[in-house]
Amino acid sequence: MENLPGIVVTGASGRMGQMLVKTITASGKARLVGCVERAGNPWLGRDVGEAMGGAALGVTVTDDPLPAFARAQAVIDFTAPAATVEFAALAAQARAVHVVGTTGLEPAHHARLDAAARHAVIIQAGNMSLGVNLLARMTQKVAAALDADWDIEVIEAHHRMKVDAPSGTALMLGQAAAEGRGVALEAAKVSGRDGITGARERGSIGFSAVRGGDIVGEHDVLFAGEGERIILRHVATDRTIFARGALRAALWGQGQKPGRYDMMDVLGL
Ligand SMILES: NC(=O)C1=CN([C@@H]2O[C@H](COP(=O)(O)OP(=O)(O)OC[C@H]3O[C@@H](n4cnc5c(N)ncnc54)[C@H](O)[C@@H]3O)[C@@H](O)[C@H]2O)C=CC1
Ligand SMILES: O=C(O)C1=N[C@H](C(=O)O)C[C@H](O)C1
Repeated sequence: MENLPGIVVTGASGRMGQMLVKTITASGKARLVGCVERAGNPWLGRDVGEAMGGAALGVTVTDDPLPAFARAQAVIDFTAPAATVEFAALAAQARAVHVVGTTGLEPAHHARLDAAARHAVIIQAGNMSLGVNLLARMTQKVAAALDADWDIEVIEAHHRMKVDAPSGTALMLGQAAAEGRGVALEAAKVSGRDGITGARERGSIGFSAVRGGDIVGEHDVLFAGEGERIILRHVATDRTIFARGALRAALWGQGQKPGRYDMMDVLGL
């Protein structure tokens, strides 16, 4: 057990944080060596297992990331963009692999990740599941096979607590479609139509977001042509798929050269 890679989970009390704690401790492939939360979080100072309502795991939740990262071989981070860029610098300082699941990252956040990745391995993806990464590859291939007579729309649905839109997954799928079609997503992207929008612009890639209840995550890529439609769909019913993917990334990252990677690299897709 002592030889297994040590992992710190940031945002440990969150939906994904708790799923990661369960997945890591049950895996037999890694050790949970730290849990980080933000200042003021009620779990601070408590054993994470007990805070989750179970047996003690011997890991106390802290708001001081660097000493925790220094004990770890990897940090798995599903928090918020402002926190993630701070964690990237600290993980690089500690030479720990940083697995980033956080979505809603803007170009300025990516620039900070790029800077940290000069010294450390960073694996970042808007969706860590095998199914969605396969869907992205399929989207790229279908988009490459069809011309702009086929309208591309990405439709996503998530739980009522989600704070960013379009989802990180929707943007991944839109990026895959744009790459397949040989266009820049920034130029083709149309998001959140409302009012007298005019007719659809040929070649645009549309995004629509639904928010409600406890939907874990659903994504359709619609290719709408004259007289026919193709719909590629992924439905997540359990957050374990993201946690398993993130753990796989943390293990894969051990021994890789410093740099930016994604789940396609991890999964070899
Ligand atoms: N890439 C993927 O496969 C997936 C990505 N996500 C993304 O992960 C992120 C988190 O999602 P959820 O767990 O549903 O959200 P959540 O709101 O349940 O959890 C976020 C946690 O991060 C903590 N946090 C925020 N700032 C912090 C800081 N400065 N230091 C320490 N902890 C901090 C919060 O206190 C909270 O406990 C979102 O961006 C979401 O879109 C979610 C699922 C899958
Ligand atoms: O916030 C979520 O819950 C999810 N976020 C990711 C996203 O933005 O795509 C991944 C998954 O769909 C769940």
